[in-house]
Amino acid sequence: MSEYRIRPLETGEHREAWDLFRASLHVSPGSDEEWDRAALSHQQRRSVGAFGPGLIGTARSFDAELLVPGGAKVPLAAVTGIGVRAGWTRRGVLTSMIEAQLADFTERGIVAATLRATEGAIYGRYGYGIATHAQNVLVDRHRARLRPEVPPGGQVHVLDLGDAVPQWPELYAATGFTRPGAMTRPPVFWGGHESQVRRLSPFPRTAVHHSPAGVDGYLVYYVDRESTPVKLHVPGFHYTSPEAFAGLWRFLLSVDLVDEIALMYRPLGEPTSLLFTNPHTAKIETTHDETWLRLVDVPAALAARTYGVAEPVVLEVHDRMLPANDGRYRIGPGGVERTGVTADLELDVDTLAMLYLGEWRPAPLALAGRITGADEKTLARTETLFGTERNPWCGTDF
Ligand SMILES: CC(=O)SCCNC(=O)CCNC(=O)[C@H](O)C(C)(C)COP(=O)(O)OP(=O)(O)OC[C@H]1O[C@@H](n2cnc3c(N)ncnc32)[C@H](O)[C@@H]1OP(=O)(O)O
Repeated sequence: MSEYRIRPLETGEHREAWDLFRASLHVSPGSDEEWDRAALSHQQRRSVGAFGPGLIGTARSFDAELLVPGGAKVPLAAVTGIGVRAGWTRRGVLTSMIEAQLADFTERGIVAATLRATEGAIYGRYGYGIATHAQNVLVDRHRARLRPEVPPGGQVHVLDLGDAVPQWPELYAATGFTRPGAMTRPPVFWGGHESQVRRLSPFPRTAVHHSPAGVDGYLVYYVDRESTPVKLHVPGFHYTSPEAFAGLWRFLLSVDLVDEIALMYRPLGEPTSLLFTNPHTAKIETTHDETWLRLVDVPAALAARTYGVAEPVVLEVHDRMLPANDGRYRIGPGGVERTGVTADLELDVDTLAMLYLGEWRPAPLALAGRITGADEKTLARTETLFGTERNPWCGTDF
């Protein structure tokens, strides 16, 4: 018999689970005030606990939707808060909790699950693959000169936290849910988000960009006066037009008493350096994985997105944990169907997740041995089918 058992947590058990998660990250238990805010980010019936007999592990999620190539939305589980008590690690507790989560997601019709990984070696075995990347970018404010063709931008209004918080959901819905890989932010997200922003700074502000047609961008920023050089940090930045991108950059460059502007988790391909007369003004400091994706219902996920125009390919998908996904799928511009014909290429479900939003091209995946059986022409066709115009990006830190 197993030395622990897994079950859903009751609402009254969430705080203990939250403290366990913090302890697994070497953070002390939270105060009552912190918990009051963190409690808002716990959706009921979405946490699991491992008991052996006390609580020894936890994982939770909240319900959202994922924007897939072509513009459709699919039910998404945003997975977070995973921790196993010291002394109980490497005994299969996480594996059992993930199995319980995947069974629950399948039962509830969740099409995909997403998470941000603290360690890169853990989640591939459960069918999660790196589906989006992000970059941290640093701009030298004193060298920054905008090129003449950069649009003038519109009006920018600055809000303090108290005024911004009630407006964030509407601002994000209007400007942030744009690229493949983006996710909706349900009410349960915002409670946790406010705590996260408060932890970053006692005085975060929100700059909102207005064009004649209305709000088309916003960013959250704070200045760390204690740092040398003085840094203005931008943990969130969303826009829907070149005017808003430029207008918000003009605003950032106008903030006084700042030496450097540090942007976190920006999408790959965002042309920040091209705004400046000297592109070296903006340095990419790191490029890292942003979100990992697990296709829980492969047929539904494949059917939800659109494909480029190329001869169809037949993919053979292997899924060790959810065998209902195993099989061959014929994918073409007209859609997807299960088939019994010989496959053009084979891949595991984590690799399919890497292709799914358009982040990875098939040829490098084949080079690394993650796709097998395909010749160059098949890889090129697969690239045309799965490719997206812009790099996918989530842009939501949960
Ligand atoms: C989405 C998020 O919430 S990210 C936050 C994740 N949480 C943390 O990082 C907190 C600190 N770490 C922990 O609490 C735990 O070590 C966890 C949750 C990462 C892993 O829990 P465990 O119960 O030890 O995992 P479990 O025993 O099921 O291991 C499963 C497999 O993953 C491997 N694994 C687990 N953790 C790690 C790691 N940190 N690095 C490399 N491999 C790992 C195990 O070796 C095992 O491999 P095997 O199946 O080949 O033997």
